Amino acid sequence: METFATIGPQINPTALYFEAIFLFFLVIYAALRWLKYYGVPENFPPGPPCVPFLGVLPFIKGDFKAALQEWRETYGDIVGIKLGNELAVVLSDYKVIAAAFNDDRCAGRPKNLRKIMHAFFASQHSEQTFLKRKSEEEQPTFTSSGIVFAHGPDWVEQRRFSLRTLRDRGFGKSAMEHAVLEEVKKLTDLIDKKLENNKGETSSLDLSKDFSISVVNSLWSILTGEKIALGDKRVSEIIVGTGKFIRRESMMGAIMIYPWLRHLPFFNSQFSHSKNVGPLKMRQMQDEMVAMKQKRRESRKETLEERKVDYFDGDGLQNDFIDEYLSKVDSCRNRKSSFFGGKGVFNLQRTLSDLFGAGSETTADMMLFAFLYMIKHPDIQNKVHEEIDKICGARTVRLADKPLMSYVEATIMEILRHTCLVYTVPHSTTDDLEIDGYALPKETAIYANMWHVMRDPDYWEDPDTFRPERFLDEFGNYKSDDRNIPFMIGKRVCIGQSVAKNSLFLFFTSILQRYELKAPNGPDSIKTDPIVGFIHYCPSYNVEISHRPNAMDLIAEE
Ligand code: HEM
Repeated sequence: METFATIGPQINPTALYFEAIFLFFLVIYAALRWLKYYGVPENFPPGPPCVPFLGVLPFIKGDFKAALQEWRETYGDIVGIKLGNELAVVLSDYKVIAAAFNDDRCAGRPKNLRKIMHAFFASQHSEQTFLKRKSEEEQPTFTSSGIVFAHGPDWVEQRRFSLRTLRDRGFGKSAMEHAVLEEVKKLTDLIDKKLENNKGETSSLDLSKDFSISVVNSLWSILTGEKIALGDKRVSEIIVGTGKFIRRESMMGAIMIYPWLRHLPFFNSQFSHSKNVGPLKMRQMQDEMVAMKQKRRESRKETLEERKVDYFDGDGLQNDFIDEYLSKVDSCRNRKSSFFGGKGVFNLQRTLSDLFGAGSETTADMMLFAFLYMIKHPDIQNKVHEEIDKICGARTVRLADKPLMSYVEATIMEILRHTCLVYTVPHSTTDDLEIDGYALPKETAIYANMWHVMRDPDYWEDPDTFRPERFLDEFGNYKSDDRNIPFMIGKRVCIGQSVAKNSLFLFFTSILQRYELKAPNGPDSIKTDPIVGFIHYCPSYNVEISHRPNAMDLIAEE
């Protein structure tokens, strides 16, 4: 029998096996390292692992807010991530945020967000003739529309104009006080009627829709100078539709990260007119309003020309935001300006949409939270009642009373802090720059972790406790705190903050002056945890409502 001798070094199968395993793990490790730093520039802030194409998306598990907090705990106050293929940083430290957001180079909006919002608005405008017939210079570009999702020189123009016009038109002062008080009156009439129908019995009601409609109406009237009836069907369609639309979307919705998805049938349906009933209805109302004002101006212009009076001398015609804007469009001769011609009219509609979009849902939601906190904390509601009674008795509450009502102001500021309605806002860099020694290339998205700033346990004493007294000094006077940033800070700070604060004050005090609010099943049954979507939404709740002693005197005064 033939035998074969082994030639060369002996191969140990066990060693081979271990080598193979070692190599396997080495390759996996190298791949993971590569994946982690894939596409991330040198000296970018540390952060969680990313995978190509998706970035951190697979690890977010649908809860961006929770992910922001987790990353802060693991990687610190400046975290580098990739959202899809977009570089982004998350800032959680107040001082870093303040420095960054006061820098012009951090005042952009992320590219994907700009793209998707432009596509959304452009789809709603596709039937508008001015987009089809005007020259290229008059066409809006995706960086140049409105305020909220715009950036660059056109954003500066639109923002500056809106801020100035709203301020000069008495926005936040007497004109808005009048508009809000009218809505308060309609609202209290409606509640009184509901109470009357219950024949004096304490009623348990869901007032969320009524409150929201009142807020939207008052904003509409402030911006357009026109009033809407409380029972107007279009407004409730807008509120329900917009609410559904916004709640369905989250900051990290797939389409926000990959705008091209909109070309696929499923995602495309989000852009179709029929599905976006809320935003579209609002849009239609605004378009109607602009068309009406344009027509009115034309006929006015003709009369003035007949009388040989200079149109731009100012004759009381320019009496609200839309009129003022149309005047600006009429007088704009700079073809590059965002106010020029058809582009100007497009921007007016975008800017109006932005003011409503950014102002209505936020203020209405905050109002709902405000009353939710009051039924959760009856002791605080009592103190609010006491202060209103002391300062105003049974006469109408005015904005002039605000400086005298420290406890009310502290309560509103604590509601704003505790709810943290906007828990993060996205900006982006418009140039290469450094933040705290880290390199951020141009077009890096920046997410400010506002939730952490307003709940930071190293700064706030027992941050999770709802306690208005934290905004009072030892004499019981209201004291503000720079770290309470519900409207953000810096170059893009909310332009409606004074109108929001004043509306909240007037609605809150007027309702509490007249009614006592209770939780039908006791305060302990109330949960104030928000529903997390684009922003924090107030959970729905019922309220037991009854007249306070002042109510009858107020009714008599009216
Ligand atoms: C409680 C109510 C409100 C809250 C909590 C709130 C909060 C905010 C926040 C956090 C921002 C982002 C700032 C940034 O990107 O750095 C913002 C932007 C904005 N808000 Fe408000 N807001 C409220 C009401 C309003 C109202 C009533 C209006 C209009 C009348 C309004 C108009 C805007 C606009 C136009 C922007 C975009 C500014 C820009 O991008 O330059 N907001 N708001």
